[in-house]
Amino acid sequence: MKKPVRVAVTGAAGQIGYALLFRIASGEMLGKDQPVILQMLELPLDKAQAALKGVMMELEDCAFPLLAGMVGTDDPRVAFKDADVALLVGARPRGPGMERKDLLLENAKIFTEQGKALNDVASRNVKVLVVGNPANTNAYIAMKSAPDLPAKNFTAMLRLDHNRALSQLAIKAGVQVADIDRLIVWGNHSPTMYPDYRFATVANASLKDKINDADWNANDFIPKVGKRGAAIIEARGLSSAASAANAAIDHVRDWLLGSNGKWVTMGIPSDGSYGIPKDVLYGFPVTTQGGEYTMIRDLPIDDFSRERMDKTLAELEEERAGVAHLL
Ligand SMILES: NC(=O)c1ccc[n+]([C@@H]2O[C@H](COP(=O)([O-])OP(=O)(O)OC[C@H]3O[C@@H](n4cnc5c(N)ncnc54)[C@H](O)[C@@H]3O)[C@@H](O)[C@H]2O)c1
Ligand SMILES: O=C(O)C[C@H](O)C(=O)O
Repeated sequence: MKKPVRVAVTGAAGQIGYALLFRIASGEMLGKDQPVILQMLELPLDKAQAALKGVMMELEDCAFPLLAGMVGTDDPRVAFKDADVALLVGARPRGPGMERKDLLLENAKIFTEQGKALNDVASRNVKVLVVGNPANTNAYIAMKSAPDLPAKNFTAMLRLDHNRALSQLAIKAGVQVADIDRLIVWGNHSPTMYPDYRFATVANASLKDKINDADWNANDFIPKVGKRGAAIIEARGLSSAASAANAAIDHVRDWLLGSNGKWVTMGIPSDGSYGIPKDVLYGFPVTTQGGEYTMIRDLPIDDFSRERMDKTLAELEEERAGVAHLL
């Protein structure tokens, strides 16, 4: 029997938490032979803690053979203690009349505190995925608040955008999702993101040549992927949850178990590649192996792409400037 992996999940009683925890406990994230201990964090409010208790009762009722233990708490230092993986899902949602700037500042407080707690008590090699919005900037704040941990271990979720783009491309080209490789989503998890299939292949041929529709790319595909989150909210009255949980599982599974040479998109701190300033948490193409990711470098960037990559960068720089005084 393998040693259990400690997985911390914040916002555990929320929508995404409910779609995520049962799949982690069943082995879909870390493997069907890997026991896990779930360390779940919720707000110190009666309602949130009661809901968390209910989720834990249901986890118990599943009798998952791989679930080696559970902790439910309102204290980040308890939730992150010795954590090997931390999924930071809980965040302050935008309230009525709240400006984007206010949302950033409210979340900055949460992610500063959680970054510090990770710094103090988590495994020295903890792998952190930030899902809570604004995900890239929240991940940046947590990274900056955890100076003793490797900065490269702080990542933001662009995988939902990557998966959304894959499905739209498969529909357009009449191919299977599984046959598409070398897709990228550059930048911020926001409508400014740039899904880029210039290098994508399907059965080793160019997907761009197969689609051959620049107008569809610029006026249909890019805006559709960028605004998909809003379209789900409009349709469901709630933001995406099952697909977000699925993307979080894909992100962590590939990071820890490897992408088998496939390109995947992760929000990672830039090393200065592609003209993205160092440390900016930006969606980049990577391959993963043995618990490490490697950025795909030196891809040619044309004018159309440069303009979009710079636009999403400008938004991230603005977000970063808005919280700079707190870091
Ligand atoms: N990156 C992505 O692709 C992506 C996709 C979908 C949703 N999201 C974001 O994920 C977040 C969670 O979404 P949801 O639908 O599960 O929301 P939700 O409101 O249903 O659940 C969030 C939970 O987090 C808890 N929470 C809030 N602050 C917390 C804190 N400081 N510590 C611990 N728990 C805390 C809340 O009590 C709540 O139970 C939101 O910010 C949402 O915008 C991101
Ligand atoms: O919660 C949102 O604003 C949307 C979410 O980030 C999504 O992409 O579905």
